[in-house]
Amino acid sequence: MTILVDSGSQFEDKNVHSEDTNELVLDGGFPVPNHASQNGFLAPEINSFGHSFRNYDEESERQKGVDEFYRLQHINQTYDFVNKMREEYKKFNKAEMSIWECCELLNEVVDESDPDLDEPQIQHLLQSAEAIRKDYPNEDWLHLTALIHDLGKILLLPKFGALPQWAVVGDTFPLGCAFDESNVLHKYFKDNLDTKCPAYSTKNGIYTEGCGLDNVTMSWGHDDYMYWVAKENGTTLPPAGLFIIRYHSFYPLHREGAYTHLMNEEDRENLKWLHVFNKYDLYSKSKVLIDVEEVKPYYLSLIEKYFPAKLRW
Ligand SMILES: O[C@H]1[C@H](O)[C@@H](O)[C@H](O)[C@@H](O)[C@H]1O
Ligand SMILES: [Fe+2]
Ligand SMILES: [Fe+2]
Repeated sequence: MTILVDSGSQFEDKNVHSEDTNELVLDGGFPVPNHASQNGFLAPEINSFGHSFRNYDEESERQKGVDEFYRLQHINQTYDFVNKMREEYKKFNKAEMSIWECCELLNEVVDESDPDLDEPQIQHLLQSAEAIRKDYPNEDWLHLTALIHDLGKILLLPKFGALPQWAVVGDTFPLGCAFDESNVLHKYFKDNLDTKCPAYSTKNGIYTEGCGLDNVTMSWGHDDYMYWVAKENGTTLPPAGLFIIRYHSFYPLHREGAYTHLMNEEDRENLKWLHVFNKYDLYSKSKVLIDVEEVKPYYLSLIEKYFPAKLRW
C-alpha cells in the first residue's frame, strides 16, 4: 500500500526516485517511502461508512455516539484526574503478559470515539502495521510500533480497571494550559473544571515555552499508558517509536500545528516520524481484514527483538 496524501507535507511522493529497488530513498537525511511495489494505492477519500475521514460534523447515528463521547471526554479529563490515573497505572500491578497476548485481548475492544472504524482493534493494529511495512520495509521498529500503538486500549477491559471510553480513547490534548480551538468539538470544554482555574487558562499555562512534551501532562488514555508500559519494561524501540506511541492521538499538534510552542528540538525531530506514521494509522482503516495467523510469525520475531517475553502491565 502506498499512501499519497497531505500534499504540503515534506514526506511527499515527489521525493522518491527509486522505482524498482527495495531501498529507502533518503531525502535530506530522512527516509521517504519505498514505492517499489507500484501497487499505486492512494489513500481512500472516504471511510467504510461512506464519509470523509475524521469528519466530526456528520449527521449520523454513529456520529451521535462520537459526539457524546467527546462531550464526556472534554468535561472529565482534568489535570487532577490525569495525575490520579498516572499514579494508579504506574504501579504496573494489573497483569503479566506478552505483547502478543495483549494484541489478542484487543479482539474484545471496540473504540466508540472513532468515526472511521468499527472492526475489532486487532484488525486495526495489523492493518496499519502491514501498510507501513510495505512502504518502509527496512524500518522494522516502525512495523512493531504500528502493531502496538493502540494496545493501551486494554484499559477498557475489566482486568485493567474497566475505564470508561472517555478515559481511554479519542484525541488527546495537554492539561494545565488553555484548550486550543483546534481540538475537535472544542465547545464541550466549557464545562471542564480546569477552565475555572486561571493558572491553567493561558496559552502556556503552567509550562514554559519550549519546555518539551515530556514535561507536559497530556490527557489520560491509551497513548500515555502504553508509553509508560513500554518504557517500564525496558523496550529497545528507538525514541521515535516511543514518541509515536505517546502522541499519536495528539491531532491538535500533529495535524493542526497547535501547541508547537511547547515542543523542544528532540520533539521536532520525532514529529517527522509521527507524521509518517499517522497516514497509515488513519487511512489503512478498512473492511479488508488481515489473516492474523499468516502474519503472526513476523510480528512475534519483532516482539522478541524489542521486548522482554513477559511485561508488567
Ligand atoms: O478515535 C480515534 C481512536 O481512538 C484512535 O486510537 C486515537 O489514536 C485517535 O486519536 C482517535 O481520534
Ligand atoms: Fe490510538
Ligand atoms: Fe490507531
